[in-house]
Amino acid sequence: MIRHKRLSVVTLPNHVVWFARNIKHLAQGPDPMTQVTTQTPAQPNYVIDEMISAKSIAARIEDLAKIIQTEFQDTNKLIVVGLLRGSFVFIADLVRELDLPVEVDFLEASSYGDGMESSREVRILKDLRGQIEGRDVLVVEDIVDTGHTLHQVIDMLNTRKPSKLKSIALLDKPTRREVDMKADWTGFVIPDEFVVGYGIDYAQRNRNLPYIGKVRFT
Ligand SMILES: O=P(O)(O)OC[C@H]1O[C@H](OP(=O)(O)OP(=O)(O)O)[C@H](O)[C@@H]1O
Ligand code: HPA
Repeated sequence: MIRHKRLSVVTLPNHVVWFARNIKHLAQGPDPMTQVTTQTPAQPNYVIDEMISAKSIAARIEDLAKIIQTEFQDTNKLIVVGLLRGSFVFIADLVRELDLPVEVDFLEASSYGDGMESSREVRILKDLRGQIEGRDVLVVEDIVDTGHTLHQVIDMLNTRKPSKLKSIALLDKPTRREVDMKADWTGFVIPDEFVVGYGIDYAQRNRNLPYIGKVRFT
């Protein structure tokens, strides 16, 4: 009779396995090519004063949705394009008020980084997933300030020959405009205040506020 040798499996604790796998990297120190700076510059102290309540936003979105529905009543599909990241709350509420066949897509454009000043150079960080040639398209923006972002995005999307291209912005700060740009529909015209909330950030914070507030330094 052949006797098979029994294999015995030794289970090492997880931290020992991790240490064994990473010992080479630990000895070498961090790889300079993949090092990420996690330090953020200190933010001055500020408070947020409510400017537009969640209730007012919801009521205005209901009105805007009716206007959009009329404009696109004959569409076989409306491609609703949200400009990330600021429009993610607005687009979520807006599309749920639209009684139309819709497809949702996103484009990530950035020009402010973590500051309060536009770089005036709009970088496309993520393009649309779908094609828009010959389609009905609605671009959804959270705020039009200098106008550079919406202006450059609309120019770029027009080169793709949509059948109809319209834009909507929740907020508009016309006194700050640097280029001739206006969304086809606007939720609220606001004064020259740096605002946050309802998707809009200051240094990536406050996007989760349910209302629009203005930043006041203390
Ligand atoms: O009219 P403008 O002066 O161009 O400013 C408007 C843009 O600025 C903000 O985007 P940001 O670059 O901060 O990126 P975010 O959406 O990821 O916050 C905002 O969300 C608008 O897209
Ligand atoms: O008022 C603002 N707040 C946040 N981000 C912005 N980007 C343009 N204007 C603003």
